Parts: sequence; C-alpha cells; structure tokens
Amino acid sequence: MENHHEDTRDAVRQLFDSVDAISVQGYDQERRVVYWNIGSEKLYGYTAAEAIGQKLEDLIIPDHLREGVVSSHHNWVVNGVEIPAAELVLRSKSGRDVSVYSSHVMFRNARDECEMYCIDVDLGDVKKAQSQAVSKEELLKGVFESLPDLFFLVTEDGRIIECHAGDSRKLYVQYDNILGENMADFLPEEVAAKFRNYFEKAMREGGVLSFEYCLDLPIGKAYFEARISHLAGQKQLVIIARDITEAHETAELIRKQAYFDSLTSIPNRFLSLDRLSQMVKELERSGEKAAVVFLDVDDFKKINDSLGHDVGDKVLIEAANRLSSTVRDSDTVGRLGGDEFIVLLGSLAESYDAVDIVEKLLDVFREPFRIDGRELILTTSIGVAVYPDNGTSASDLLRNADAAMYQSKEQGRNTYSFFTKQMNEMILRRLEIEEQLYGALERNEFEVYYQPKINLKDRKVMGAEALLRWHNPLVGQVAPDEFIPIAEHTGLIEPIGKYVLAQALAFLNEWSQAHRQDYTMAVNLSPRQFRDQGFVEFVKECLGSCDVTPERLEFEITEGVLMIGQSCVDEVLSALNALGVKLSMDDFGTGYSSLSYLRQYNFDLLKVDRSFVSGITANQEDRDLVTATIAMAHSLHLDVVAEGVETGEQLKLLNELGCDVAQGYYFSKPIPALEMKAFKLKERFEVEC
Ligand SMILES: Nc1nc2c(ncn2[C@@H]2O[C@@H]3COP(=O)(O)O[C@H]4[C@@H](O)[C@H](n5cnc6c(=O)[nH]c(N)nc65)O[C@@H]4COP(=O)(O)O[C@H]3[C@H]2O)c(=O)[nH]1
Repeated sequence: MENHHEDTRDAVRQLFDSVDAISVQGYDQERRVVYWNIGSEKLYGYTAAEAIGQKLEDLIIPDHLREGVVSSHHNWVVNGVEIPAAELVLRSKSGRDVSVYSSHVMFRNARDECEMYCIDVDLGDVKKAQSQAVSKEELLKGVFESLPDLFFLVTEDGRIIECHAGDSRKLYVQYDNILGENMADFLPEEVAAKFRNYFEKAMREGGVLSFEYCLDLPIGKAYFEARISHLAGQKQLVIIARDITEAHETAELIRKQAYFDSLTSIPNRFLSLDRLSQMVKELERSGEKAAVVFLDVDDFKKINDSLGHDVGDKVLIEAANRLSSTVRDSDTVGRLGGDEFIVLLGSLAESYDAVDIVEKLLDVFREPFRIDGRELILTTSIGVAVYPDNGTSASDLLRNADAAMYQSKEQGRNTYSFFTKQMNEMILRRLEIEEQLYGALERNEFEVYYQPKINLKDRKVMGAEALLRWHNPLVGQVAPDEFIPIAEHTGLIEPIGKYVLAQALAFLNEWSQAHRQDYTMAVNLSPRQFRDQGFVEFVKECLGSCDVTPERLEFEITEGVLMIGQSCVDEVLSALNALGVKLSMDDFGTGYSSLSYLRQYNFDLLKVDRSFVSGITANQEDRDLVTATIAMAHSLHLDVVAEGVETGEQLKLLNELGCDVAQGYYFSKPIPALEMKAFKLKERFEVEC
C-alpha cells in the first residue's frame, strides 16, 4: 500500500515534471517544498534547487496572507479542514504579483506525514484580458458620454439591444424603458416607418445609409440625422443619431432670408416668381385659368419722404397683412420690392372670377391705415394679367400685369386694369423702340429740328425751340413723345440730351451770325439729366465753344422734374441760375401747376400748354385760365410763351391778353436747321394781329 502510494506519487510527479503550463508544488507537514515542477519555475521564478526545502510562506506567500496560510494549513493537517480552491494573488521571486487559481490536495506519505500539493493555474493573461475589457468598456462609456450622438444597437426587426446617449434629454423614451423594446412601439408612426424602410434598405444594399427625422422632445422640437449600418454576421443594426437641430434652424433661417421678405415676412421677389413659374407649369397640365395681379401703392414715396421710413415700413407691413388675409391660403401674396406687391390667384374657372377678388384687394386699402396715432388714407393701382389669355409664360404674365398696373396709374390711380391686346401691341413696340434707341446716336439717326418763337411785342422771330427728331429704318419715324420717355427710362437721355444741346447751340451761333441777330434757343431738359453730375459743366463748355452768352439759352423744364423733389434738382437749377441761363416752366396748366415752384426757383418764362391755347377761342374756361396765368406770370415778372398757336384768332386773342411770345404751326412746324436759317415770317401775320 505504502509503495503503491509512493509509486503513484512518483508517477504524478513525473507527469507534472514536463508540464510547464501549470505550476505544481509539493509541501511537507512543515510546509517545506518537497516538489517544484518546471511550471512552478516559470510562474514563480525559483528553480527547483532554490525552492526545495524553503517554506511555503517564505517563498511565494505575500506578507498579508502569511498568517492565514500558515493557520489554514495547520487546520487542515490537524483538523482535516480542507483549504478550498481559490483565486489568489501570490508573489514571485522578483516580488511581482502572480494571479493564480490555486487548488490543493493533501496526501499522507509512507511516513504517515501530510504532504500538500498545490496546483496553480496562471490567471495573468485572463486578468489582463479582463482588465483590458473593463478599460475598453470604460473608454467606450467615456466616448459615448462625450459624443453628442445617440447610439443604438438593434435587432433586425428593431428591438433595442444597447443604447448610449451622452445627453439623455435627447432620448424620446428614457433608458430604463428602452432596452428590449421595439422602436416601432414607442416612436411616432411617421418616424418608425422611416426607420423600418431604412432598416430594410440597409439589409438589402449594405453600406451606411443616412436620413433625417424630427421628434417632439420635452426640451422642444429636435431634428436628427440617423446613420444606419447592418452588421450582417450578428443580424443586428447599428444606428448613430446626431442632433442637427441647430444646423436645421440655421438652414431654415437662411431659407427664410433667401425666400421671404425680411420686413413683411411674405414671399420675396425670388420666391414669388418661383411660385409663378410653378403655377404656370401646373396650369399647363390642368388647363385651368389663373390671374397674376400686380399692385403698387399710390404715392408711397410721399409717405416715406414726408413721414419717414419707419412709417413707410409700417404701412408696407400692414398692407402685406391686409392683402394676405383677403385671398385664399393657397394663393400667394408676395412683395416684389419697394411698394410693389404681387398676388397669384390660381384655379379660376373664368378670367372674370378674378374681378371679384381684385375688387376686394382694392377695397383692402379703403379702410385708413392707423399708424403711430395717424390715420393715413392710401390707395393702390392694380394690373391684372390672366393665364393663358394674356401670356403663357411667367415672364409674359408678369410684364403684362405690370403694364396693366401702369394703365391704372394713368387712369388716375386707385383702380384696376386688365391687360388687353392693344396694351400688348404697345409693349412690343416699346420694346422695339428701346432696342433701336441703343446705338441710334452712333448711327446718326437723330436730327434737331427748330420751331421759331415770335415776340408779339415787335412781331419778330426772337429765337427757336430745339425739338429732336429720330429716323430709324426699322421703327420708322417715332415721335419724341414716344421715344423721349423710353430714353429717359433707359438713361439714354443723358447722351442724347447733350447731343441736342451741342447741336442747338452750334446752330444758334451760326443762325445768329447769318442774320446778325441775338436769337435765343430753348432746349428741353428731362428729369434724368439732373442726375448727370457733369451736366452743368457740359453746358458751360458748350456755351463757350459755341460763343453763346448764357442768357440766350433757355431750358424748358416740366413740373415733373420739380416734383422729383431730389436735392440734385435744386443743385442743378441753382447752378444754371448762377450761370445766367434762363429757365422756362413748360406745359404750365397740365400737371399740378403749383405756384410755389415758380416762386421757389428763379424761372424767367412760363409756357402755357397748347391744350389751353387750342381752346381759348371756343372755350371760356380755357380763356379764363390763360388770362389768369398771364396775369399771375406777369406779377411774378415772368414772360409768357404760348405754344401750339395754330390760328390767327388764337394769336389775336393771345396778343390781346398780353401774351409775350408765341410759337406754333400758325408760324411754322418744327423744321430742319437749313430751313430755319432761311425762315421768314408770313406777311399775313402782320394783318392777323
Ligand atoms: N399740335 C400742335 N403741336 C405743336 C404746335 N406747335 C408745336 N407743337 C408741338 O408741341 C411740342 C412742343 O414741345 P414740348 O411741349 O416741349 O414737348 C416736347 C418735349 O417735351 C419732348 N421733346 C422734344 N424734343 C426733346 C429734346 O430734345 N429733349 C427732351 N428732353 N425732350 C424733348 O417731346 C415733346 C414733343 O415734341 P414734339 O413732338 O416735337 O412736339 C412739340 C411740337 O412739335 C402746334 O401748333 N400744334
């Protein structure tokens, strides 16, 4: 039996001798090492020779375990209480901690002494891996906490396996209630459906997919961008959701600024025209009618100028609100700029249906605008173009509604006009004239004509008025009443006006010299020419180069010029006054005929409009007006020129009324320079007067 034990022990020792992955140590009753295999050498660093005979507690037991080990061993030897297998941290030869899983067996040897065998498995690698795993988890936790994103790991059908959120306020449902739940069960249906679709797509197509969604969270409306990828091996999906609320709000703000008018918050020009184009496309499909309504607040400039921009702004806001509340939600009310608004009325059965709405829009302004304690009475001029009758493209409809609006202005404002065929023809001609007007100077298409002016006191030609003529091969002969406003609008009047002045003064010099007379020359001035910085200087140069004294030049100015009320008008008129050039108030009686202008600026002459002259012999009212005008002008020391004198009776009457100068077809139509040079008054004139 004893031998058998010994044999067994030897066989076991031999077995462990060659095992280096496990440490096996044998201890006698006094805990001295009796066996130390190669595995023990590797684990604890002592060779067998160094270890044999040493006491367990001196060799590999750290100080704090020393007493416990000694007493446990004693307890086992004496009382048979086994030392249980356990994870322990022991000590190597170099003093390093050695983590082991230690199991123990007790033998009785041939001498009936207890021999304890310890079998220690190195836990070093396991511990390392465990601590690495722990630190990785902590790292991940740290990462998730510091990232603003939400992280979800879900099964292929949407059940949440894992969830991390740096800021749990961004979770729609809190952690405790989220794990194990299916997203479809708690997310709003619309969002859940989006997730479902993208899950399927991610599983089908692979890769990373992204989409946006919006949730109402307790902290407010939040926008997210979700990125989804499918972990095919695990049959799971990873979702990373990023809060993009801020970016979304910025984008929304930019969109608003780009598409909406910052003052009135209604669609701006860009969006309004875009909606118009969209509307036209839809109408092409549906075959319905629609109306484009163009509105311009009458005399808005006056409000801005007299009451200030603050009041002007409030008027525009109020106007936008009133217009918006008059039409259906599906209709568009936009601000095209300044005091111009557009209203798009879609889905009309008949063009006539627009009339009711347009009348309502006009009515919107009837109620006074109450602004800063003031009551302002405002009106608007409206133009309407109907699809498809007045245009089938956005640009045509807009242009025609604009033209119709101008028609309303011409009709005295506070009214609406529908676009008509005649208006269309007029616009086409206007466009053609504008096109041809460019380059007309260079092509030498202009010629200055002259109409003689007769001094009624001495019955002699005293001078002439320069009147421009234009011969164009394409548009033919165009009257100045037609092309001058276009030249004015395009700015071409500036070079053209200079051309007229230079020609007229050169002719004046030539003509005066030929007749040895100091004739005068009247030249028309357009509003736009007052904005030409170098104009006065140009006048000075021309007078000099043509050897004409300033008082022989008269500038004819209409009231329209003075009504612009710009400082440049004051400056130019003062400079012309200072230069000694004469100023003549043209078309008196037609516009607002404000006497204050006559007093404010140093006018020398007043021209009675031909519409009154033509009526003086037949119409008492016209005669009264001309009589009063002459008296008033004389009291202001102004000479009176009657234009448009066509008959001897008119001339006679004007003479009796004390008119100073006359001009008109009765004497001569405007004629080219050569004819003017040869012009002689008819003898009949002496008789008529
Ligand atoms: N029915 C009738 N008409 C008469 C009679 N006598 C003269 N007229 C016309 O009356 C217009 C007088 O010119 P305005 O009132 O200055 O009105 C001018 C003036 O405002 C503008 N205009 C003409 N030339 C120029 C120019 O060189 N510069 C500027 N800025 N405007 C010009 O065009 C307007 C029209 O010019 P015109 O067609 O030449 O028309 C001229 C002239 O031909 C008459 O007895 N009967």
